[in-house]
Amino acid sequence: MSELRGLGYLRVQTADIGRWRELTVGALGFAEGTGPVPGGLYLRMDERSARVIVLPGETDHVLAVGWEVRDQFALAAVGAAVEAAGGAVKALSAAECAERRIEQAITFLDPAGVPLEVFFGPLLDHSPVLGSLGQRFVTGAQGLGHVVLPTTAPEETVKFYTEVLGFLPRGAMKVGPVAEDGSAARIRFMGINQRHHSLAICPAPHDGEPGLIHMMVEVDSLDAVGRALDRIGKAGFSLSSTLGRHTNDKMVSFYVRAPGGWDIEYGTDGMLVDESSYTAEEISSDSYWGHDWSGSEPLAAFVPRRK
Ligand SMILES: Cc1ccc(O)c(O)c1CC[C@@H]1C(=O)CC[C@]2(C)C(=O)CC[C@@H]12
Ligand SMILES: [Fe+2]
Repeated sequence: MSELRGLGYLRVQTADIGRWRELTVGALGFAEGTGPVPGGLYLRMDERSARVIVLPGETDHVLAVGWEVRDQFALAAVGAAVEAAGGAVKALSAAECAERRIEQAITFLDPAGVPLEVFFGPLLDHSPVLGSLGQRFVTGAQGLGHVVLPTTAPEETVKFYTEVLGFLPRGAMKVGPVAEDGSAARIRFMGINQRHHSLAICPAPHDGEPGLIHMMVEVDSLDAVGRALDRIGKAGFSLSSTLGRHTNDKMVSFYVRAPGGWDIEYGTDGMLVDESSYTAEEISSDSYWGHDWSGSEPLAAFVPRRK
């Protein structure tokens, strides 16, 4: 089993904080908190001071994917495992931890070059979380949701997450052409708690910025998903995929394009995995119904980076 307990936080940079606020706070029901970086957007989903941290900058990209561990002992174990695998591990400074409102963290790159932070001891904010859709986000033991990362080195990247960080395989789906001998590239889903996947690794032709394909957050009611859909339409955001139900995690979700060229998946009714009987299966279709991607703008991660 992995020392990692869940997806703890996501830090991203954007050139358009205003539009990010309209999308997340205005349309998707995130509560806006406060934080140390001037002009930063601190998005609350629960008792944590922030789950999604959006910081102003020149370009749009992922700053860090934050994975949570139980305590300092688990943090030391993860650091040792990454170093034993040849990774360069750095401790975050006291100031960096204070900025993140966590007790301690280490940072290193995954094989795709995505900066990871492993942390423990998040500071809680006990003030009420006021989302505007009447919804609650499903977090707790399942973490904040999931991220899907692009990579041009899928084998190496999946090996790192499973063998070094201890993620459990939670099935796959073929993408792209199937060769004559039946071999194919696959999106691989991985989990560290009862959420079906906290991470998926997607073979991508080019890993340009933002280094992220999507982030998924889950709410506790279908009505909130419907209301969010109404609001993103009114606010002029583009739907990357229509509402649908996934075949693997059973989630009913839609995908909306965030400023920066990646998506936020917004869903409800995800399944809980029972590890005493789970086996990794391959799905042959992403959805039972819906999830029409035909109107989607190209993902920035799939477009070669401008020099
Ligand atoms: C297949 C699937 C099951 C559950 C999920 O939470 C989930 O995100 C997915 C994959 C969706 C996937 C994607 O994110 C990038 C664009 C993809 C590859 C498509 O074009 C179809 C499936 C899409
Ligand atoms: Fe997803």
